Amino acid sequence: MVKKYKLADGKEIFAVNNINLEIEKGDIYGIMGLSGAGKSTLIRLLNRLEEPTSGQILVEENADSNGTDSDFSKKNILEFNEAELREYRKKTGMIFQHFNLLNSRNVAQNVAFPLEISGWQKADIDKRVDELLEIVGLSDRKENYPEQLSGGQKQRVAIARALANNPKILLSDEATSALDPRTTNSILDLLKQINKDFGITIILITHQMEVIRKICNKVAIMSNGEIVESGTTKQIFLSPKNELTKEFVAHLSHDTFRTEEEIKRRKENSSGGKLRLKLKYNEEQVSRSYIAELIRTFDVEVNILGGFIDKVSNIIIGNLLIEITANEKKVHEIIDWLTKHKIDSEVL
Ligand SMILES: Nc1ncnc2c1ncn2[C@@H]1O[C@H](COP(=O)(O)OP(=O)(O)OP(=O)(O)O)[C@@H](O)[C@H]1O
Repeated sequence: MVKKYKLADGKEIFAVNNINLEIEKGDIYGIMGLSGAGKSTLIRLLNRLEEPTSGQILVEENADSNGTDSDFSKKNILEFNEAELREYRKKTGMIFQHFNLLNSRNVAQNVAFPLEISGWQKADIDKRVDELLEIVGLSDRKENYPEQLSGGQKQRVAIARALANNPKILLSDEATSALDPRTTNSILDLLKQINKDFGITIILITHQMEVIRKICNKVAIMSNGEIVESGTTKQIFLSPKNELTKEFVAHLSHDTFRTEEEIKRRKENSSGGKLRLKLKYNEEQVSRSYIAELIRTFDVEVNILGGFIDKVSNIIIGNLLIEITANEKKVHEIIDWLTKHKIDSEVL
């Protein structure tokens, strides 16, 4: 898919350039990139708030009304007629960084808004609004107006509103960027819960790797309108390939990992027969005692300097900082051995 804009001086800008993305039902798919990478444009193309310059957007529809997965048909949303587009948009909720609530309406009225547009009866609306406010934990704030709510509460109202028509897809455009870290976490927990309880596919854009780490099962990294790397969150965190991705991932682990003392030791030990290694291993490898095996195999002294367990989405990633006393030949053999056992190692 391509989206280009024409600027006032006649130049063209490719906000989205040759993007090919597949998102599966039930995914929490993160799209990450720096400012101007094209994330907002991409997400706005997905519900046709923007029209692509070229390409297609296929949605898989379950043709079987019983809800069994027996028969799928793919439809290009760019070919939808008005009624189909209206229905598709109804089933595609969206939340935004600045919440976009109607200030003249109270919480219940904000949540009721899409149901009114869909022509629901008043009694049904009241019942559904109560259900939705219960889901987002705001049953006691029905009568409040947006200005009386915190940022996190406003986002909860926006989420309730986005869920009103039982969407299949929820698009999230930097929904936590205006929130403090603790509120961000509570909103991310809520999104994860919604994904789990209602099977809603969530596509979220963010410039925060922490958001990806916490809830996404898959991620695409965007730069200059293109996807430079994509995969499961686990793959991306364990072995990022692209330089930009490495930078994003490094930010996270270095914050947790590198203490001042560690940096000092690293400098002191840059020469001599001691090798510092940062190891990363996943849950399949946790159960095997690789360190003991390494000591037995190479007859070397290993000091464990530190470590932490990181939870990426629902996946456990172990990080271990070790120091090995060995000669150069053995060092190479050890690194080869680690690679053979699929343990990521970085010499510090
Ligand atoms: N309506 C428009 N007209 C012209 N250029 C646009 C338009 N919308 C976006 N762009 C340009 O397209 C590029 C991608 O913008 P976009 O807003 O999608 O990036 P982003 O990754 O969401 O950035 P941010 O995180 O800052 O919101 C930018 O260079 C932007 O200036």
